Amino acid sequence: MSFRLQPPSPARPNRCQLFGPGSRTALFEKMAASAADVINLDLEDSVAPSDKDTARANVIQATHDVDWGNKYLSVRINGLDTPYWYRDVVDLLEKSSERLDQIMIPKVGCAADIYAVDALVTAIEAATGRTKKISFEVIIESAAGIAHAEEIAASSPRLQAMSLGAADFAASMGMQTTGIGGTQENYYMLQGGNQHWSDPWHWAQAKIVAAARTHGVLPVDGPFGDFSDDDGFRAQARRSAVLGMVGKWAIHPKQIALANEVFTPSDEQVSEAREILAAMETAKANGEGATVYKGRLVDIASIKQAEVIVTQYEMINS
Ligand SMILES: CC(=O)SCCNC(=O)CCNC(=O)[C@H](O)C(C)(C)COP(=O)(O)OP(=O)(O)OC[C@H]1O[C@@H](n2cnc3c(N)ncnc32)[C@H](O)[C@@H]1OP(=O)(O)O
Ligand SMILES: O=CC(=O)O
Ligand SMILES: [Mg+2]
Repeated sequence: MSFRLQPPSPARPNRCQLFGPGSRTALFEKMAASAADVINLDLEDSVAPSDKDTARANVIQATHDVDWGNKYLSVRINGLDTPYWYRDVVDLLEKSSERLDQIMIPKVGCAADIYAVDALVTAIEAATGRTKKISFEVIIESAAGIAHAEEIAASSPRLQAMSLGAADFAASMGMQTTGIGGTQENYYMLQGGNQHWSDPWHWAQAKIVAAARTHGVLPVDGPFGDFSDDDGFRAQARRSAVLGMVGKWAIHPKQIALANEVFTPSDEQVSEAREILAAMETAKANGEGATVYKGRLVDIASIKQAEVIVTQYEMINS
């Protein structure tokens, strides 16, 4: 272990982030009543340029009027390459209720992007006397973003989560696809004449998980565009969970239950993790660092692996 210990990530459930356009106010109550852990009201790419001002006003009003229960409430602002973002930040911080928890910064390319938003947010918080410090989440969805993922993860103590945005990421990387996440027909290996599909998102996800975990930030998988394909969503989400991501976006209410199912450790996983912890307690009492559980090695590292699952389960059920 390095001399520097890995910081813990925020201890709040983040299994599903439900998105809805800030211009569709009819969705807000439905979003609030959903089973998503995080709500993302969008001012960015699901809102037409002609609707930006109205959507911003709608979202601010909804922080006052809608009962968001215990959901973590986040608003996605526009990118720093647009004329909208500063007004998003100023109005959200000056006019939203204290119910606003977080802002999501899209298309982040370097740590200085976060520095700029942090400077503005910090000044407005001080000037207005807001009592709750707003947290940040970012989307890694460009070549620059993935290249600088680690410095972005380290950029601000406000940063709580980092998502992969497959759509913009694919565009920025020049990937030959219009799919948003999931299996890509042309990304396969041939062996003995048989096609074996590989995962083109894997390397970017792994890079995001490493950057985020190094700095105590939650790594999250972004959108899966084909909301008619439940099995495809589940498969993508399972791969993300195995890699260390804590949740996934839902761009349609159908996807909420799927994300919650995958990112909640199953009873079998929790029982097995608890059995491993018990086996290691016995081993410790016998002065052993390693023992055998169901015919396989478990040792002190297995305690940490089992604790990931048990801690996640207990946090979700607390
Ligand atoms: C690449 C990215 O940046 S992804 C993030 C940005 N994108 C978004 O925010 C898009 C979010 N999703 C949506 O806007 C919509 O779900 C769409 C456009 C995909 C589909 O909308 P619709 O055609 O209305 O969907 P559909 O008819 O299947 O909706 C079924 C029900 O779910 C509701 N619903 C649809 N989307 C949402 C949502 N995001 N949140 C809550 N409820 C929703 C509908 O109002 C409808 O409710 P009803 O049964 O009471 O009438
Ligand atoms: O913003 C999300 C994306 O996939 O792009
Ligand atoms: Mg995007």
